[in-house]
Amino acid sequence: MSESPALDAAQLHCRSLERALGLLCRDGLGRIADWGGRLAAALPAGSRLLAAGNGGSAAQAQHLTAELVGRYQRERPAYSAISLHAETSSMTAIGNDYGFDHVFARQVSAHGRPGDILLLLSTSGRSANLIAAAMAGRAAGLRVWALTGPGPNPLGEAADEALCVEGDTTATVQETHLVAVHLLCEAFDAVLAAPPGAAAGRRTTPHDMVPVDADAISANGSLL
Ligand SMILES: O=C(CO)[C@@H](O)[C@H](O)[C@H](O)[C@H](O)COP(=O)(O)O
Repeated sequence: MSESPALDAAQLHCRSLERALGLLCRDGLGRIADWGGRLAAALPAGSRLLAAGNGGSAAQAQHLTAELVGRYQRERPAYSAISLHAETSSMTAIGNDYGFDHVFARQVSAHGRPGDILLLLSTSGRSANLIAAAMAGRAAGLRVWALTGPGPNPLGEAADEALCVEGDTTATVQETHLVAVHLLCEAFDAVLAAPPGAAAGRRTTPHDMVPVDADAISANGSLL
């Protein structure tokens, strides 16, 4: 304990974030690279990404869709990616008329097509509107991915696949999710930029996403 409570709080936060990021780099890169490869197959073929979250996770979801519709680092075509929570009139009308638990599910039923991907972000993995969206997505033939805080949790179980981040607090889970979003964009761009034939071999391990050696991570998950 130092003489500065503010410094103590900052150091505690940084240690928590370092641990969460270390665990993501140790355990999460394979799934992120796989998701990036599958997005790189689906979006150029005409499928779309639907994404949603509440609060800070809404911002993370919107960050991802902006990177796909605009661009991440490399110049490339625009791809269809829609953040459902940004549809303010639909959100308020559905919330007002049917209840907040339905705000995403009804939009998934309206916009989702078989082959589309639905990515749901939640720190708790317990938000009823996201769980309802996962169920609507699966019923409509979408592939449903969940990016959550510590697992297991109900959203992860309602999705087809989940990446659960082991953060201690909502804030560090959200910050780690932002890194996961950028890694997903890197995997997506790397697979799209690969020469034909190389793409399949790079689906799970893009050259610029080298898994961290497990020996380089301490027992508490921080990078050594
Ligand atoms: O950003 C924060 C707190 O850091 C909040 O706005 C937070 O996102 C909201 O409480 C959300 O409703 C939490 O939902 P979820 O991540 O558990 O699904």
